[in-house]
Amino acid sequence: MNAPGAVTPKLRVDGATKVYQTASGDLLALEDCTMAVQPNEIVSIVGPSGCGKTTLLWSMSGLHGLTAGQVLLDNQPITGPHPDIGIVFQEANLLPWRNLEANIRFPFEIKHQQIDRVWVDHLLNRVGLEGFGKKYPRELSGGMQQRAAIVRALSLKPSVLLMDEPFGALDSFTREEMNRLVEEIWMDTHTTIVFITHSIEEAILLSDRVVVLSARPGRVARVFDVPFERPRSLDVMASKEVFDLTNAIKEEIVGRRTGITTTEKRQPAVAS
Ligand SMILES: Nc1ncnc2c1ncn2[C@@H]1O[C@H](COP(=O)(O)OP(=O)(O)OP(=O)(O)O)[C@@H](O)[C@H]1O
Repeated sequence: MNAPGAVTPKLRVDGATKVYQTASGDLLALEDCTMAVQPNEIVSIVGPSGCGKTTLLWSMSGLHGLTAGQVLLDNQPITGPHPDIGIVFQEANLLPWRNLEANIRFPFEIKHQQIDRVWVDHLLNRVGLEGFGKKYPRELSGGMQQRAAIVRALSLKPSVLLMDEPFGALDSFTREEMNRLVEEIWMDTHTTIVFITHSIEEAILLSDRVVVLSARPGRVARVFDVPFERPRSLDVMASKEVFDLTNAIKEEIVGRRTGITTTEKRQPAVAS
């Protein structure tokens, strides 16, 4: 229950615990993970490799269930894939035998729903893919395929977009372009976005808050506010404030991995 006047979080993760049953026994991927994402926010999730970021995102999407705890969308428990939640993976996952147009039409076909041509054309235009409808995935670059995946995810007008390291496979220049695109799309639609990344710079460029997960089992170790105005210019990204925030997030991740806390690291050496 929220306090009177408080905004209901768009997404709430309450005590999420996930155990995978593996051939070598139970694997605790997430343990008592709790966080909230407010409406219209962009929240990034970072943490050491294998700490449970994808597991957490999949739980938010309803693609898999939790062992304990729950995820709430607009205060309602998520029990399976939800029409109000779009997802973009690291791979664009376009169907190779369908051209771009037919790939984007695909979710509408599954739902037996009329495609919203005006909205889809607007999105294609937004991401610079207008005129590419007849092209097959193999004819598109990695960046273009990811743009198409973003259009496909947004085509059904979800109120939440989950992005699982969507640009990890792209070269750094294309990645930067894609980051700007996400920023622009967000400024256009104000869709609530949860974004997994290994790049702290990417997290800071895009997010209102950065959630750091501890090493496996993933728990929320710390949440950092990112207080910079959007759009975040190159000057802002090169500022001392961003440099300091980057280091603080890095220390949180590395410190937790090595067992050294940020405070311990900052202690000056004491002569005996
Ligand atoms: N389907 C599965 N079955 C068994 N174990 C799994 C499964 N999916 C993930 N795991 C394990 O759960 C842990 C968390 O995995 P997950 O992919 O969520 O972490 P991650 O933080 O996204 O990793 P990365 O940073 O490398 O992408 C890992 O030890 C992984 O091997």
